[in-house]
Amino acid sequence: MLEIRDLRKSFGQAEVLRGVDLTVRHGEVSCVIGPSGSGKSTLLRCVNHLEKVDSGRIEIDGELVGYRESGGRLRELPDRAVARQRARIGMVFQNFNLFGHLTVLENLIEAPVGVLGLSKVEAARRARDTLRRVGLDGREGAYPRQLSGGQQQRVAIARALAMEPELLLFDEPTSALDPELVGEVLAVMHDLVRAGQTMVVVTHEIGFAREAADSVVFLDGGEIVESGPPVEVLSNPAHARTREFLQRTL
Ligand SMILES: Nc1ncnc2c1ncn2[C@@H]1O[C@H](COP(=O)(O)OP(=O)(O)OP(=O)(O)O)[C@@H](O)[C@H]1O
Repeated sequence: MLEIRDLRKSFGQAEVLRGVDLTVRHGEVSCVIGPSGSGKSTLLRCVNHLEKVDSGRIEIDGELVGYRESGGRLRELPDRAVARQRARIGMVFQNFNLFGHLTVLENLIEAPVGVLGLSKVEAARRARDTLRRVGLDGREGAYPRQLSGGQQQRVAIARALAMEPELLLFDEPTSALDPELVGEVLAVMHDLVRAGQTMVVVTHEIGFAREAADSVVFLDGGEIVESGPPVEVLSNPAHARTREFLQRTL
């Protein structure tokens, strides 16, 4: 479903991703771990086309993200085509990124109406379904500021789900939360794993990666140092850099 090949991305002189390869099959969960500044967020942002890549390929179900091939060269897709591709990808950010001036319901129907063209009635029905999935039914009329951080993050997950994404990207979804609120967000994420949602999760929650991931990717200095099932990468890492990182983290 998601295929990344030899992905490279620089900011000015700094090469932040140095030839990243990653495959996530349909229904699989890949957890990306690594030190601060290793390029984890940039990797997700490239998949979601929030950043333009320097070179390499990102494909979802065999379709290039952001580009088309023409005469052996890659050409950028028009904005409308990129928007259509991005509608298939959900993203949940560290800081929730909800619209503060909109209610929970308005946050949830905005993109389904504006991007997918659903009627407000249909989008509201979908919003209520997704709020139920994250345990927040009945909170449609609340504003984000009236909710706890854990509830806001669950609304952000519901908002992503309301687009029925093929691929869901999480960028450190629990890092901004008070410790006692982390569990409620991880519980929702575990539910999504059980439901077969394809996900790439950047996280410092090693316990979640151990339980939920099909594969764990250790990114350091813009390179994948090692990847594989959690029992290998987390319990029996092959590389000293992975071992050192895990010792510092745990
Ligand atoms: N828009 C940008 N312009 C310039 N440099 C950037 C930009 N975005 C990220 N960087 C730099 O790229 C490097 C990788 O950043 P990135 O946020 O991807 O790392 P990360 O692994 O997600 O870190 P963290 O765990 O702290 O969020 C960092 O050195 C960062 O300063």
